[in-house]
Amino acid sequence: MNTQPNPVAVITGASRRLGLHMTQSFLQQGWQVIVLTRDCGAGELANIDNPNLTCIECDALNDESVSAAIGSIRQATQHVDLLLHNASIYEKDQQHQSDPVSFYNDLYAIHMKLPARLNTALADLLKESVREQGNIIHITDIYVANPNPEYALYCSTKAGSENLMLSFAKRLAPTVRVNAIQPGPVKFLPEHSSDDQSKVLAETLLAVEGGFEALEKAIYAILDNHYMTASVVRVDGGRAMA
Ligand SMILES: NC(=O)C1=CN([C@@H]2O[C@H](COP(=O)(O)OP(=O)(O)OC[C@H]3O[C@@H](n4cnc5c(N)ncnc54)[C@H](OP(=O)(O)O)[C@@H]3O)[C@@H](O)[C@H]2O)C=CC1
Ligand SMILES: Nc1nc2c(c(=O)[nH]1)N=C([C@H](O)[C@@H](O)CO)CN2
Repeated sequence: MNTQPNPVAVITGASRRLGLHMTQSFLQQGWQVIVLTRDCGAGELANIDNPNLTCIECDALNDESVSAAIGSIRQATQHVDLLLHNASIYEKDQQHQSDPVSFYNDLYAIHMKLPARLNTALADLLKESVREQGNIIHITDIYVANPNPEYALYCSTKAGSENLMLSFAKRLAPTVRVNAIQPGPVKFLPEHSSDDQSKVLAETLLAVEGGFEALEKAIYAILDNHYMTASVVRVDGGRAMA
């Protein structure tokens, strides 16, 4: 009889798209999943009827809310096996011309402050992983290496997240591995016009969206490779080479 406790994944931002996809994937694999989300009653997340899912409401932009969420995570589990930094805001600088400072503060809060706080606060639980090692994965962007100037503030904070990944990989080795995945055009948002989409795919060697399955495969590949840490994995259909 298997007496090993289920591994535990903590996912930030899970009400939709990749976060929701990975929540469903880990549940199907028998993991316990703890999600940090702005609204546990939002969208498909609310319809998931699974005792292995724990939903914690957290406003990533509010320090007290994050502190409370950390306390809730620590009450919910004695170990963390994967911490997945997925939550993100993706908007053009020009959408915030009236108040670029508060927009930058929000991007810093969600892409850098939240990962740094969770990596620090959950390090002891990650070292108690029931798997060979604990894992942290920062989802960044190919724009880290070659920024899109229309998204300068977004790109710079994603670069910050990737730099944090390197520091925590050094700090938490060898019991916790820390890596980054740089997606390319994986899944457009509804607000992406068909012209925008065509332009992006014309700049992509494989000329198609990757789909969240492409990122899912990369996440499991990192989890299954004991020798990967401080690594950056591009999943972009070759767009970075365009
Ligand atoms: N989709 C793509 O093609 C690409 C994606 N990426 C990266 O991959 C990851 C997943 O992408 P995707 O699923 O498209 O991400 P989304 O843009 O759909 O956002 C992911 C989550 O971030 C949280 N979030 C969004 N806005 C805010 C906000 N203002 N305040 C607090 N939380 C917020 C939400 O979680 P909740 O509602 O649960 O609070 C949301 O579900 C992201 O880190 C993204 O930057 C990088 C390059 C390309
Ligand atoms: N949080 C998000 N970040 C990014 C998204 C997204 O939908 N949410 N999408 C992209 C684009 O697809 C880009 O890769 C192609 O223009 C980038 N980041």
